[in-house]
Amino acid sequence: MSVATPIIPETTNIGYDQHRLEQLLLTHKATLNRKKQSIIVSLSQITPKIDPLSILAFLNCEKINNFSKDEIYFYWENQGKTEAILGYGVTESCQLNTSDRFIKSQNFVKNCFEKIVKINEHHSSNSFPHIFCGFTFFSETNQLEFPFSSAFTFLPKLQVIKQKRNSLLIFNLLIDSKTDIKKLAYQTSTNIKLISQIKIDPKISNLEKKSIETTPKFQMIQGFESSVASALKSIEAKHFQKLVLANALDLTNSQEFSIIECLKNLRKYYPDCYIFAINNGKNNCFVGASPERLINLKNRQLLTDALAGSTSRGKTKLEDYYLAQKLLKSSKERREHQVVIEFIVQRLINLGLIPQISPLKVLKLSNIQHLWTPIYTQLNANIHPLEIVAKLHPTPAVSGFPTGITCQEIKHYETFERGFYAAPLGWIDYNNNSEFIVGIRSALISGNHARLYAGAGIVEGSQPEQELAEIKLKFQGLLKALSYS
Ligand SMILES: C=C(O[C@H]1C=CC=C(C(=O)O)[C@@H]1O)C(=O)O
Repeated sequence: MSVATPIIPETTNIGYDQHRLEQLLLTHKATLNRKKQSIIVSLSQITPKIDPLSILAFLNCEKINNFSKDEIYFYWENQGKTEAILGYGVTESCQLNTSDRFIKSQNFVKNCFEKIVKINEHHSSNSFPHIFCGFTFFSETNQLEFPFSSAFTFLPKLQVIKQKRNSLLIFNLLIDSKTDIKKLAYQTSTNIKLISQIKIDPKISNLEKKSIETTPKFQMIQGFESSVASALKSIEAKHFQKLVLANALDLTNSQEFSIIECLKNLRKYYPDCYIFAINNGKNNCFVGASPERLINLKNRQLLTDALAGSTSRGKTKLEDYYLAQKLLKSSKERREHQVVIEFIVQRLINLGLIPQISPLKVLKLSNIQHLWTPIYTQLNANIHPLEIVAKLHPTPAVSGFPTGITCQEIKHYETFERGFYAAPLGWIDYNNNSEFIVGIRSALISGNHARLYAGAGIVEGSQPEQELAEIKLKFQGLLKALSYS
């Protein structure tokens, strides 16, 4: 694992010294009254460009003021947009296991943002506090098998955003009548200085690089092909049109997996995907590299993806082109894809929106290619991002169609807990801009154990052995990131 060490830069330009911060926080504490018993002061600070992953590596090894080494965190990266965000520690959180989880989380997000007093040293459009969210695939989840609540939502203590030219630190400070402002100002100004100065020392990073030279144990859940064969009979009998069946692969290693190494590999191998990690603060981390965007909402422009239908990459340019053409012309793959488009379009219409469908494309990832149709629309009313997420999840790309019946079938055939696999993971900012992906190409890592997840869409014309081959191909992504391929 690489270790980040603080290196004092020649000039530091830190806006908040302890005294100034103390005055500022005291002024805000004075506004508390019976109606407003607590506030969250959100202060942001521009720093030289720092990689949020380096900060995560640093915080994983070093204990700093006001933070423990086992904090809840959320890491998010989209290299295409040169964007990376880390949310570390918890200022406010909401963890639920109820069927009304989306609506309750929406209320939590609204209340939390209402409590925020934003203090800006500068006026960048990115400098908004984010609330990070993970929703499990099903609203009821066996937490012994998947140790996260079915709605896991939090405002972090610290947020680090990588921007094009610099980085931004945001500290969300909860203040109530009992808060010791002097102590908080001291801790925060010290942390700002320390974190702004973190840089990866390449020598240390190479020295500390762990190599996995152990013999892991692999175990894949059996019976996938017979489940596909049985599902195909139900499709023939017209019980449903499409079913997405997943499988799990368990890996046991003799030493702990390094989340940082895994994220570094994911960013290297899958530059076109969203890289993510959600950690529950108890050594359980859900990581992955997903190509599937559920919603991207910016200034009321909504973008979503229909992504379904797959084939491998070719070994030569010509073979790759041939495979892509075959994918585009395959009636089986087109059927699998079309169901997803129709579902998304209908759900957006139900929200009162007018969806526009982009032309069909092929999305090429390093190990696989997919049929891909971006769908976009303009929001006219004030629709909350979580209302859209609740309407779209699960799409037929991860459940099948009709979704009500197929979710029951998934419970019947799959003997493991899906957890965050194929589920909405993302963030909402103070301005209600938001981005959620679908948690595919993912794994749950707990110490020396990793469970990898992958699924495939079954429609008329599917063949059990080909679907199993597709699942194995999809497992390769995380296997490679964990250095097993
Ligand atoms: C359900 C998964 O992928 C979905 C997204 C793209 C292509 C898919 C397919 O071709 O089956 C799936 O619908 C997964 O990777 O676990």
